[in-house]
This record gives sequence, C-alpha cells and structure tokens, in this order.
Amino acid sequence: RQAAQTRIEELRELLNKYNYEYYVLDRPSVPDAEYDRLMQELIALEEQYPEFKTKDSPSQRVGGQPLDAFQKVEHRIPMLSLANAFHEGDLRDFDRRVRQEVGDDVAYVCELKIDGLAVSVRYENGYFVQGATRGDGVTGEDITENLKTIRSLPLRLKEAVTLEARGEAYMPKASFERLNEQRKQRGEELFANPRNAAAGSLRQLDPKIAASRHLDLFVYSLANAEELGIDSHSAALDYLQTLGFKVNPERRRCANIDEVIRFVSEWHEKRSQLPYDIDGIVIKVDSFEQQEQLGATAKSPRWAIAYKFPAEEVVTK
Ligand SMILES: Cc1c[n+]2nc(N)[nH]c2nc1OC(C)C
Repeated sequence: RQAAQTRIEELRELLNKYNYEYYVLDRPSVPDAEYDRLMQELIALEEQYPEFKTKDSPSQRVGGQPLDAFQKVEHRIPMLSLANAFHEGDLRDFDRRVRQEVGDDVAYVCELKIDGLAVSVRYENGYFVQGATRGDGVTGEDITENLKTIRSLPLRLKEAVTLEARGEAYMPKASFERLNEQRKQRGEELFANPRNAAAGSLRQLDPKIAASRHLDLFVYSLANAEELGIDSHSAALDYLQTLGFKVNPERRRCANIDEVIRFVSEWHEKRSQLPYDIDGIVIKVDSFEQQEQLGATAKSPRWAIAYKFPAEEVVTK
C-alpha cells in the first residue's frame, strides 16, 4: 500500500513534467507511447487507491464525469474588454491621449491577439482551483473541468502562490482542420472557424468531449499582479512564464508608438504563418503605475487598445 502511494507520487511528478515539456515548451523528452503507458498505470493505481488521488493529478486531463449544468462564477476582478483601433491614426491618437495623461516617458507591450475565448483561471497555494468564461465581464460560467483538459494549463504552479490569471483558450489551426474533416466524414455540421470551434468545445458539459478537441491556452494577464508586488505588465508576463504558464513568445516591449506600428504591420504580414488565428494586436501601457493613472471606463481600460486586422476574405474550400 505504501509502495502504491510512492509509485502514484512518482508517476504524478513524472507525467506533469512530461506534459509541461510537450505542451508548454514544445520539447518532449519521451515518446507519446511512454507517456500513455505511464498515464494508464497512474489511472489504474488511482482507481485501486482513490485516497492517493490529488488535485494536480494528471489523470484529470482526460476529463471527468459530465456536468448537468455550468455554475455561475462572479469575477472578483472584472474582465474588461478592449477598445478597438482600425487605422494607424487611431494608434497615434491613443498614444497622444496616453502621453497627455502620464507624460512622454511611457513604454508599451505589444501582444498577438489570439482569436479564441477569454477565460479566467484561479490558483490557491499553487493549485488550479477554478476556471471561468468571461461572460458579461462580471459573471461567467464555471468551466473548471473543461479547462483541466487543456494540457498547457498547469494543474500546479512552480511556486505555491495564490493568483488569478486571464488568457485566451483557442483551437490551433491544425486541430480545427482535423476536427472539421472528422465532422465532414460523419456528415455533421462544420465549425465556421477555430474560434467558434473552441467556444463550442468549452461549452460542452462532458469534459471528455472538451479533452478530445485539443484546445490550447495562452495567458496574457496577471489580475492580482500588484498584490504580488509586480510593477509592470512585461514583468507579470515573465513571472507567469516562470510559474509554468504558456505565455505567447511573440510579445515585444516598445519604447514608442512608431515601434508599436512597426510591430503591428510586421504581424499583419506574417500572421498566416502562425499555427493559430490572431485577429489583431493588443497594445498595453507597460507600467502598472501609469495604468493606474489612466484608469478604465465601465467597459474598457484606457491603458490598452486592440488594433484589429481587417477580416481576411474567407476562402471556402
Ligand atoms: C481582453 C484582452 C485580450 N487580450 N489578448 C491579449 N494578448 N492581451 C489581452 N488583454 C485583454 O484585456 C486586458 C485588459 C487584460
């Protein structure tokens, strides 16, 4: 019995490590067959000794029992939406307003705007405890069980810290193509785009269906950064990455709006090369002190803006 507990702990650490290498670092150190074999061993041992199952057990990745309904979740910190910019002039207007308020010594962080579903994830003492959709920004739906099936979402952080992060759950283009191919074979209705497919997958009450959809997640904001003594958005993203989250690597800190505009046009060209859809670029004032000074309207922060790319002509095959 003691041997079983030790083996379960060993398998849990090993599988969480392999999972992190494969889905977050994209650098697997063991073949899939080895991962699957160890996972089967863990699931069998946990069935025999359920008392040794823990909250961060990787056996949860396959999805638990179907829910009857989603519970409601109140976001302690509201999930704001972003004001949009459509032209370079809109970005220069944004920059002018920012500098009028906080002065010329301002830096921006540019991030790819992933075309997925905004979610919030909460951790207590390093353990994933709850995840929710954005909903209306104040009240969302509890999709914790579905989010546990997203392999790049850590079930336990590298530090025992209590935090709330926001991110975008999305379906990579390859998963989208494969899913629609399957649905076509079965004569089922196709998803129009990866964003709808991701939303449809996270709205499933049966986590095993969500697990089968190969969703992914980039986190893009640390909601309680200031409680944790972090003073800039770029530092918050680096911290989230060291904790084990998947943070989009194509982010850039820009010293002025000209560098921002260069980043925006660079990615307008290159976005078709990405393995996931983006619908624009998000630009944020980096310093939290300056974000504080700028504040937010009821809906959106004044310290951020989303530059939206013109919708691509849909090439229907
Ligand atoms: C709605 C949203 C969406 N996105 N996407 C990125 N990359 N950053 C980001 N920030 C957002 O909101 C901030 C106000 C945290």
